[in-house]
Amino acid sequence: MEIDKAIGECDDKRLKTKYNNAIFVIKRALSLYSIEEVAFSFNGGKDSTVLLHLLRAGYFLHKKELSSSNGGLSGFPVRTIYFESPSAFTEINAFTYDAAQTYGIQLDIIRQDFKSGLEALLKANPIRAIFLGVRIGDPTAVGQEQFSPSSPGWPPFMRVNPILDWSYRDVWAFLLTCKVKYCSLYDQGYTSIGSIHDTVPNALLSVNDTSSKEKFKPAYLLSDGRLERAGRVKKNAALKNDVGSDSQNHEVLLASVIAVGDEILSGTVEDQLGLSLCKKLTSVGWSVQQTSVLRNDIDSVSEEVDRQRSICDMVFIYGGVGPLHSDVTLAGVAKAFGVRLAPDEEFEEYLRHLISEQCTGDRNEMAQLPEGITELLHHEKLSVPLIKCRNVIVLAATNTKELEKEWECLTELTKLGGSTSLMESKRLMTSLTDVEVAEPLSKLGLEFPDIYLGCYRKSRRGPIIICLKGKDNARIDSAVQALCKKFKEGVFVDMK
Ligand SMILES: Cc1cc2nc3c(=O)[nH]c(=O)nc-3n(C[C@H](O)[C@H](O)[C@H](O)COP(=O)(O)O)c2cc1C
Ligand SMILES: Nc1ncnc2c1ncn2[C@@H]1O[C@H](COP(=O)(O)OP(=O)(O)OP(=O)(O)O)[C@@H](O)[C@H]1O
Ligand SMILES: [Mg+2]
Repeated sequence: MEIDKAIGECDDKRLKTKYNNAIFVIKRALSLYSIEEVAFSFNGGKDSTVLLHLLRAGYFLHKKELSSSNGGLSGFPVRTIYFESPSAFTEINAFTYDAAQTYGIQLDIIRQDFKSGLEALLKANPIRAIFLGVRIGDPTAVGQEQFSPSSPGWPPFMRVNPILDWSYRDVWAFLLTCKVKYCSLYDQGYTSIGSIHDTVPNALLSVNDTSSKEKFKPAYLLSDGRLERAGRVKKNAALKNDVGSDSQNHEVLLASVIAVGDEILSGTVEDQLGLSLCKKLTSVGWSVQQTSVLRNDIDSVSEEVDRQRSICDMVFIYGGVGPLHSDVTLAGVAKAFGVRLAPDEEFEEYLRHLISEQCTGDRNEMAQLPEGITELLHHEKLSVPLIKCRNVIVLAATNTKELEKEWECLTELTKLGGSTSLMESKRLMTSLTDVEVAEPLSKLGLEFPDIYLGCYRKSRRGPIIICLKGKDNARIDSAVQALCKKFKEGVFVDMK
């Protein structure tokens, strides 16, 4: 088999290791599932081209082990699916069809979106596992492993990612060593290919040329693989801006507070940070719209962050920050913004000072931050900067004392406390029953629509506390007077 032979004969040790690991994953998958139960998701991109050849080799080696036959490969028996889109590059389409013909692939062309297409595919076929050319640097790889069940909300199948741990360099080493054909766009400066609407050649491969037409070097010459997606136009261009800019068109700033922790949900630990944050935010004039407690699960975090970041001016998230397996918060934030987690040298430097002697390996896992959207907020009182990803603030605090310090720095570093006018408030206590106060209070609400009226009790039969909040103290006083007038004198005690 020519691929196996080419790798066997090359002297790139790293490539051999990557190849062997990928072949191992493919062979395991082919042992776990029958050939009718697997599919290959092929789109003519470089990563899926690598996977095509690995699958050809893996299938050959798998068969060889089973039957000890040594025959060649005629045809490719793995069902291959291609989601064809009108916004794909013609070169990508042409290459996909060409490759199918060259390697005897029966292509299933799907002209629906991924989810609906997969639903229909799984309904009509007994497919249980799908091979994908996803690599760890891709935004969609966040939280995935070599075998990862499809996400909640997707039809059920196993995603098999044999080249998950391959780098950009590994991909090119493989394609060039095996001398296989790849899509012509990669020779014209394209380094990662999406649709015609969001992909341009990578400017880092631009060649200064005197002629008017810009020229580009081939993709394999990109020296820093981390910049593979520099030719992708940002999808989230319409993201809300940060606090202090023009994103707010409501008068009161809206906040959402998210805690991440299985232990809070099981009642093992008490969430005191949420309470403290709500108090602090309210004290500087913010309106907290929602607090939520989430499981230590990347998809739960990404879905909630995605929802809240588009509704609120600022999202505060804590818990699940660190190097443990359960520390998924930053991965969830990255996924919510559709970016990958990437090593951040500046952050790594801070961590090195802090925990250098405890670091193992050459990279610090904790130094991985959502790429391109992270701002580090330094403050001399903090040993590690605060992490701000657009309008999401990731707090590292684990108790109220640590939160106190982070909050102090945060308010100094951002416009959290200064960009909004403070709300005035007054609290009244009464031992009137709730039935007695209910109607007059509703009427008061109609008379004073600019005043927020809140009520709570300390016990079912105990006194009721009425909160009045607004921008103007005089208006609050008028509302208090109007309320008092509706009852006998002295039934309300001013709690300040
Ligand atoms: C075969 C296949 C399976 C997929 N399974 C999932 C999945 O389980 N969960 C998910 O969030 N996205 C899934 N996706 C979508 C991808 O994560 C990603 O959104 C898609 O490749 C589009 O990437 P792009 O937006 O960069 O074009 C799947 C895509 C394909 C082709
Ligand atoms: N339209 C599609 N049809 C079938 N599979 C797809 C499609 N789009 C993505 N995939 C699957 O998702 C994988 C990851 O896509 P991604 O765009 O990151 O890689 P690629 O297209 O192979 O290479 P490149 O990063 O250069 O674009 C692909 O390798 C393929 O398995
Ligand atoms: Mg692609």
